[in-house]
Amino acid sequence: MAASSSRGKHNSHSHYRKTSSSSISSSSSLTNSQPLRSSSPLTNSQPLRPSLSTTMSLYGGSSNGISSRSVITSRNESDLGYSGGFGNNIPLEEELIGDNVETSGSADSISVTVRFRPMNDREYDRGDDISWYWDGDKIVRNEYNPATAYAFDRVFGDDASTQEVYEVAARPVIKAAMEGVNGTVFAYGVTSSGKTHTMHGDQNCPGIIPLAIKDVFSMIQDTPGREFLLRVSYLEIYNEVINDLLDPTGQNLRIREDAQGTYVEGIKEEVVLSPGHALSFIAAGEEHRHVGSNNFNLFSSRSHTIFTLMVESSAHGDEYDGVIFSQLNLIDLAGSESSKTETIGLRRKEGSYINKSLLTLGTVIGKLSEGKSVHVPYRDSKLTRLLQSSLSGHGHVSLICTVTPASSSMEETHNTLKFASRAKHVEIFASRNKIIDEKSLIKKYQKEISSLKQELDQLKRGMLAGVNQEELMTLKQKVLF
Ligand SMILES: Nc1ncnc2c1ncn2[C@@H]1O[C@H](COP(=O)(O)OP(=O)(O)OP(=O)(O)O)[C@@H](O)[C@H]1O
Repeated sequence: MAASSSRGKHNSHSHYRKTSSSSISSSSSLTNSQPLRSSSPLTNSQPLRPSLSTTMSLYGGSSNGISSRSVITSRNESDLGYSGGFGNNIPLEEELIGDNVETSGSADSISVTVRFRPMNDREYDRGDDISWYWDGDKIVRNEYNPATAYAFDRVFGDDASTQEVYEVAARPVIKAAMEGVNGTVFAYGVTSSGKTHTMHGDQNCPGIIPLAIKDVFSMIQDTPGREFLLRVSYLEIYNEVINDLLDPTGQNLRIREDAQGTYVEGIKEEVVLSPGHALSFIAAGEEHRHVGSNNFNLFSSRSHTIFTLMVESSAHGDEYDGVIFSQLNLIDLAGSESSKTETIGLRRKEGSYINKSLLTLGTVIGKLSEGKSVHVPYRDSKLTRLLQSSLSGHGHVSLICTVTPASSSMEETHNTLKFASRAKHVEIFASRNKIIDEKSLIKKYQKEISSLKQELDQLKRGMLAGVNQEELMTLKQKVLF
């Protein structure tokens, strides 16, 4: 299961509250009028159980004046078939009652893409040349030594739009997450290489996070007969301290571990009802994120951020057959800093924390790429501890490495490419999370019983027909003799 922010506290300090119904769907089929209750399958202290059901209480919350019955129902006719670009097989389904069981799916690898940014004024001014270039859409090659080349799932030149990057590097993960498979998309690269531009973007050029949010809601609209519950959380890891970006009082939060993996204790989770609603939480969170300038980037991220979207869904009415759920982590890492970054004081301290955690991430990826039997030092940094479940293979992982072609960063870019190359060798096993509760199990058995009955009837009819045939033959023979 993907890590990070599950099993946290919801957007209200009280878990029990009444809300008014405000589904975004035109065809919500909610009938539950009881007090709403938090019953996430990811809730720490309770046995795993679905929180989405037409017969169960539903959790709802309100924030920013938006009161919610938090289920979103699709309205169009289309199929929910998996067609993501990750992996060759449809993930296996987990069947469980009241507890989480993990089943292995097919082995797959981390999807690794590289995105070049254009050279900036600073690089031009100092007379930089191109040191790395994209050779076609899969290879990055060194200008000075063309034999030094790396191949990836996809390489984007500096003219590629974030939308194009999204379609290849993120959309399949998001689509799978909507179907119950955990996913993680993260941007990795040195300072000022374009991570925040890729993950967040801006008003004119939205990044992967806003594009994903938009897509999630349009996928819901295109999924007939299912109800969705979406929750978000947003945290940063700053100087090895976890802060809740949606709740300024949530500082220095602790990582806990249970059978389902690691989670952040007490993280706030907000129910979201529309793309704008979700984006408003990100905007609010960004206000609290640690940003500072270094001599490469005026708005350098001084922390790693993890935006998590928790998705639960179930078919409504007679089609109900349990709840599928997943966690989607969208991560904007702080950039590693070389000695060239010339930081002092606080910036230097931040830089050393950033470098240390990225080094651990590199070590973890390196160990994972070596095979399964080696010790993997997840515990050496908060980042790797939180990413443990994702990196150890429970869900799709897409790594977007951002680089500059500039010669002044040749070595740093080379390090990024080596990291990306190692990541390509990490195997993952993505499987679908599904809770089959008693109700859906009874339905399943009822269906099986009724089809058995039909078979029996057919058999009986066949036998009777057989008997009649025999009788007929006997009669015929009697008549003939
Ligand atoms: N693909 C791109 N196309 C155009 N401009 C880009 C691209 N990538 C990055 N930039 C610009 O480069 C600058 C630095 O990018 P960004 O802040 O995303 O870097 P970063 O990797 O997040 O840095 P840090 O690790 O310091 O936070 C920004 O002004 C951004 O708009």
